[in-house]
Amino acid sequence: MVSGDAGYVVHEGCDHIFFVGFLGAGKSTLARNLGSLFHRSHVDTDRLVERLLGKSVSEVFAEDGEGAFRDAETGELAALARRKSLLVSCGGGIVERSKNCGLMHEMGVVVYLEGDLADSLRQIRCPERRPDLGSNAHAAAVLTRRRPLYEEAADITVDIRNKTFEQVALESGGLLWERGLL
Ligand SMILES: Nc1ncnc2c1ncn2[C@@H]1O[C@H](COP(=O)(O)OP(=O)(O)OP(=O)(O)O)[C@@H](O)[C@H]1O
Ligand SMILES: O=C(O)C1=C[C@@H](O)[C@@H](O)[C@H](O)C1
Ligand SMILES: [Mg+2]
Repeated sequence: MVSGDAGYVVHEGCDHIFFVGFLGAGKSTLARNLGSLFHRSHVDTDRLVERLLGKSVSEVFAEDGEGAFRDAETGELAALARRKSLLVSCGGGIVERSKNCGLMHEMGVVVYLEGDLADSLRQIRCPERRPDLGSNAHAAAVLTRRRPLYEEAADITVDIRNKTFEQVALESGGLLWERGLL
């Protein structure tokens, strides 16, 4: 990214914005909402993988295993290099592979929705339909292990604790706008 003569920001190459964070943090809702507000296209890596493999994420995990899901996820992420100016909501485990973090930084900026397990549980309306969340103890352990990975990946961090989707959208939109990214 460089500054243009008139002081505005000129994006060179890929200028995607990636939203990362734990399950239920609100990544998909935020990327969709900002997309409508700022007329930017939105894609979701979980939906891209489902379209590629022709089945739901939970079916992929059950029938093909997590490795197959992660391979498809990395492939779909890398393919975004051919597109421009996307708002990308990522699967909660995108930071599990350091290659994915490298790809995101090559293609744009990473926004981390930072919260606690309580924020995910508050937002996920039907936890029984989210087998990937597992028991609260399991989810808490995964979040503890992943937190440093999210922090390392983050260019911008938004604290989502006890905030509504609207508050998070306003705050993130403001942070991205003032940096010339939206
Ligand atoms: N406008 C809304 N009002 C209330 N609840 C909502 C709204 N939008 C989404 N939710 C609920 O909040 C949960 C988390 O939102 P969202 O799907 O955006 O998070 P995510 O970080 O993308 O989660 P995932 O890990 O499932 O990809 C969803 O399970 C959904 O049921
Ligand atoms: O946190 C995770 O590991 C996952 C989160 C979902 O978005 C999906 O990408 C999948 O269920 C794995
Ligand atoms: Mg999502």
